[in-house]
Amino acid sequence: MADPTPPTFLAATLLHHSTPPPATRPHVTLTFAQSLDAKIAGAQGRQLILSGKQSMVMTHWLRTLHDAILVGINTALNDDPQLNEPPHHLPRPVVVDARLRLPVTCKLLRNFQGKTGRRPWVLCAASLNSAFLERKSALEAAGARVIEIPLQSDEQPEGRLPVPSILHGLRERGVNSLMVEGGARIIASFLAESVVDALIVTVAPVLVGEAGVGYQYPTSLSENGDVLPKFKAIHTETLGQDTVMSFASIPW
Ligand SMILES: NC(=O)C1=CN([C@@H]2O[C@H](COP(=O)(O)OP(=O)(O)OC[C@H]3O[C@@H](n4cnc5c(N)ncnc54)[C@H](O)[C@@H]3O)[C@@H](O)[C@H]2O)C=CC1
Ligand SMILES: Nc1nc(O)c(N)c(N[C@@H]2O[C@H](COP(=O)(O)O)[C@@H](O)[C@H]2O)n1
Repeated sequence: MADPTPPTFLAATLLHHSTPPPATRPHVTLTFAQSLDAKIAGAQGRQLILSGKQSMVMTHWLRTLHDAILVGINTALNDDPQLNEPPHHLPRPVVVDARLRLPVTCKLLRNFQGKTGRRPWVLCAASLNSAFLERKSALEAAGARVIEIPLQSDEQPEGRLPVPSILHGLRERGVNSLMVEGGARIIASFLAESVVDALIVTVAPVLVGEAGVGYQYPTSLSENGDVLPKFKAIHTETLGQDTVMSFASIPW
């Protein structure tokens, strides 16, 4: 990153710079890049580089400003991300991976082995299945810390971990600020639980089309059918060709 300091608007958006986190969860920043038609990936989930150089630098600054960065297992499998920005502060990579599908050859583990990334935490559901226990041993041998997240009820959809338990598990392990990068299902889950304190969206001036991947959000209307406001706008910045918008949650 060429600039010696982060873009100034980030400080106004990031709560964790000025207040302690709640007792049961970290401060949560949700951030992602989307097209004009609200797609975050291409057909069949193909990774798209939507952010231009300058907004990508902003995202990399954001990474350095959080204790940990979380992605869903599909993003880890599809994109094989690195989630770091050496030589700056290295955030803790966290993968939400209920059934332990993360490959031991992924870049997150290779970076940890090569000392260019911190030890990845892999959040899963408890299981006594022998194939699961073998995958757990292999991930731990490769350097991952595997953390079992308690399920809240038998109703939990298969493969999904409850967001409040994920956040509680991270907070009790010392994560005070969490950056959530995606993908689509993780974005939807975190928004649905109303646990997003800061939302930073990069909009790239492209149209992906209906085959692209967008995130779904459950309908939430007031009794008279109005859309309920969840965020207030904090700042809009043009970075290269992209528009970066930041929002703070409105307390209920
Ligand atoms: N444009 C951008 O900024 C970004 C785009 N992406 C894109 O997103 C796509 C992946 O998105 P998705 O397929 O939706 O996968 P995802 O990365 O959101 O992972 C979803 C999977 O995580 C597991 N999971 C466990 N607990 C969960 C919970 N509480 N909520 C949701 N998932 C939970 C489930 O197995 C679920 O299928 C990729 O194509 C990737 O390129 C990913 C990150 C950022
Ligand atoms: N900010 C942003 N803009 C895009 O255009 C993107 N495709 C993403 N994707 C996220 O970045 C991860 C890849 O990161 P590394 O450079 O490998 O560290 C990818 O997995 C998504 O989480 N983000």
